Amino acid sequence: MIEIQGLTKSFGRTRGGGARGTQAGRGGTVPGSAARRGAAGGARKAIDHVTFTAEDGKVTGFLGPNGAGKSTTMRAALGLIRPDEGSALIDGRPIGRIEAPMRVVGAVLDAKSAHPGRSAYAHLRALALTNGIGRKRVDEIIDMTGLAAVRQRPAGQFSLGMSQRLSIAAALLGDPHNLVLDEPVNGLDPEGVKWVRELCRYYASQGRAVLLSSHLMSEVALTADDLVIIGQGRILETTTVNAFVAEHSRHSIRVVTPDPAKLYAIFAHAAGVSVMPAARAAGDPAEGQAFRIVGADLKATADVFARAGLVIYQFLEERASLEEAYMALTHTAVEYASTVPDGRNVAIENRPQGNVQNRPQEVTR
Ligand SMILES: Nc1ncnc2c1ncn2[C@@H]1O[C@H](COP(=O)(O)OP(=O)(O)OP(=O)(O)O)[C@@H](O)[C@H]1O
Repeated sequence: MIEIQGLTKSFGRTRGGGARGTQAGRGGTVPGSAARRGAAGGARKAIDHVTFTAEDGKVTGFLGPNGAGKSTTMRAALGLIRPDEGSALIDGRPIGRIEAPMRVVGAVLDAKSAHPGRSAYAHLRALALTNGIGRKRVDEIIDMTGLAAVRQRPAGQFSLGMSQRLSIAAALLGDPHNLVLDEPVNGLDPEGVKWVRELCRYYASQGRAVLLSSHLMSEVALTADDLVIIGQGRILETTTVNAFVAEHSRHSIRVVTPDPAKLYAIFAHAAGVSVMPAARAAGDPAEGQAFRIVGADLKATADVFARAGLVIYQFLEERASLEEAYMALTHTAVEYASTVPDGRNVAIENRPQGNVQNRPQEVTR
């Protein structure tokens, strides 16, 4: 079990004026750090009182946009950076007080962590030797992670996907009770992604705790039981995947009609039902205007249209995708906004404002 309690960490200028934190594994200046600083130019919190538990027997999806604070939380929990406040316990103990850490927690934090001149086998063998793990386990792990064909090749010649497998191999080496995986599917091919998914499920089924970070809701929804969503260093929601799906899979009805006045009149006094204009979509009928109806039953709506004699050119049931619901939750907490070639701001414009049901153009069909 991984218990994270009030972890807070600022990078940049400290009270004493000196630089704090480490750039290890990041290769220099972190682009978003300036944007997260206060107006006075002082340190901003990369994570701010982050609290949650990754339970035994479960995969906990740790979800957030780029720069949200996932890696910082994981690194602080693993004792790789010192938090300003808060603590983390792994199986009831801080990492510094665990005698054989590789047997308690395995971590994938950086795909390119192996020495580039060292072969996959030599890398794993060195880790095993320093942690009292036998040669047999190294061979086992090499087979399990699909590295057998490249075991003697220097890690520096590995593709991102193979490097990711090597990181996963190192994490599994000590057969740990807890796994901390920071975006482990980055660079993996579909077969590799499926393998990581099954690995997480297998570890959880054995009563172990798996903390899995991702910025993709679709990935987490397929793998995780519990869900922790972070944005700009703060926990936005702690829930379960099932609860999130149930909450965000409410349907709406998309209608194209030449008679908007009659459509509005039909629902004028219907409590809990809202009718909103919707953006036209590719494939819409040439005539008529598009609307989205939220809060109405599909069959009852069809009946009422028939009785009222409303002409409709299109009648579709739609459901918001989980990814959209997640973006609706985190859209104000996006650290790195991107643009498309015509200059529109993707991170803002593609995200629903508030309830995903009220943003017709963002609901999938
Ligand atoms: N060593 C560091 N020095 C300065 N700022 C840092 C450092 N590490 C992280 N940050 C900043 O802290 C914030 C959180 O970063 P973090 O890497 O934890 O986010 P993340 O959710 O893991 O993002 P990503 O999905 O892009 O990996 C960001 O604003 C980042 O720029």
